[in-house]
Amino acid sequence: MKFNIKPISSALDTAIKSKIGSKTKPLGALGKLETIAFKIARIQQTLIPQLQHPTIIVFAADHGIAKEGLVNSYPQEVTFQMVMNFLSGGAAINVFANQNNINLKIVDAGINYDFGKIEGLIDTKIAMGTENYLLTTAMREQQCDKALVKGAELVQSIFDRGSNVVGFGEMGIGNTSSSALLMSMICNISIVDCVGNGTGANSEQLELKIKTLVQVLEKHSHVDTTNPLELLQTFGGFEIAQMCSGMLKAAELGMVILVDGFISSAAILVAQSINKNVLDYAIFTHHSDEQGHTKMLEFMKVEPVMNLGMRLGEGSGIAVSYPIIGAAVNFLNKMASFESAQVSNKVKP
Ligand SMILES: O=C(O)c1ccc[n+]([C@@H]2O[C@H](COP(=O)([O-])O)[C@@H](O)[C@H]2O)c1
Ligand SMILES: Cc1cc2nc[nH]c2cc1C
Repeated sequence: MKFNIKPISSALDTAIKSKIGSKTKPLGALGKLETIAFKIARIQQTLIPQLQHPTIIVFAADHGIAKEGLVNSYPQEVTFQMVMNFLSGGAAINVFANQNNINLKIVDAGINYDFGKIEGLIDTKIAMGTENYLLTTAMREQQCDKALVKGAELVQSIFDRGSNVVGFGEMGIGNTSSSALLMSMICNISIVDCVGNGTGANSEQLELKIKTLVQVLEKHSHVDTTNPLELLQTFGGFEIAQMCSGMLKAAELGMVILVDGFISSAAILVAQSINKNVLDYAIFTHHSDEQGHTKMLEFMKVEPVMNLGMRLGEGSGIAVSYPIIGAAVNFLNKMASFESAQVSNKVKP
C-alpha cells in the first residue's frame, strides 16, 4: 500500500502564531493549549480550524501468544468479553465518549471469537487472532497486507461521513507485548526497557513476560529491523496493523489523528517508520503509565497532552483529553483580540 502524505506547508505558520499572540492573554499564557491550537490550524491549513464529527475507533484483536498465559495477566477471552461490553455501552470508553459527544466505532480486527451477526460491530476480521510468535511469525504476509487495506478503508469511510478528527483506540489481551517488541526493534532499545506491567503483571509475571519476549527476539533474530512491514508481520497484531494503516490514511486525508496510550503509540511508531510525515498530523493525547511509553514518546520527540496515570487503552485517554483539545480550538476561534476588546498590549520594557 502506498500513502501519499503531504508534508504540511509552513505558509500559514506566521499568521497562526500571530493570531494566537493577538488573543487577550499574556504571551504564551495558555501553555500547551497554544501548541495544540497551532498544530490543528496547521493540519487544516486555516486560521479557523473546526473539529467535525469526532470519531474514536476501537480496534480489537487477539494475540496467539496470549493463549499460553506467559505474557498476560488476564485470559484471552477478556478481549471478546470486553467487546460485548463496548457494544452494550458499559465500558470506560463508552462513558467518556458519550460524555464528550464522540462517535464510537467498535471493530473486530481479528478476535478469537465468532460473534455471528451482531449489531454495532464492524467486521474487518483477518483471522481468529494472530499466530504465536514464539513459534512462527504473527501473521502471514497476505494477512498483514489485508489488515493494512482494511484499516485504511475504514478510516476512509469515516472521513466520507464527514469526520475530520479520528482517534485510535484498541483492545487485545497480550498487545502490550507486541507493542514492546515493535518498539524494541524500531527504536533499538533493549526489550527490558520496553516491557511493562500491561494490565497489571506482578514482579514474577513481569519477569516471565521479559524472559518470553527475549526468546521471541532470539527466534526472530534475522528479521530486517529496517523493514516496518516485516516487523509488523512478525511481531504485530491485527489491531496494531489496522491502526497503523488507518493513521497513514488519516494523514493522507488531512485529518487530525488522536493517539491513545502505549499500543496506539506503537501503531504510529510503525506508521512513522513507513512515512515520517504522519507525525505532523498526530496529537498524543496522554502519557500512559505503561513503562515503555516514556522512551517511545521520546524517540518520536512528541509531548502528550496530559498524564493522568491511566493505562487502560480502549481510546480512553483520547476521550478524556478531548475537551482539552476542544478548548484549544475554541480559544483560537472565539477569544477576543487585544484590538477587538480594546485591551492594552503594551508591556513594560
Ligand atoms: O493504552 C495503554 O497504555 C495500555 C497499557 C496497558 C494495558 N492496556 C490494555 O490492556 C490490554 C493489554 O495488556 P496485556 O497485559 O494483556 O498485554 C489491552 O487490551 C490494552 O488496551 C493499555
Ligand atoms: C477488564 C479489562 C478491560 C480492558 N480494556 C482495555 N484493555 C483491557 C483489559 C482488561 C483486563
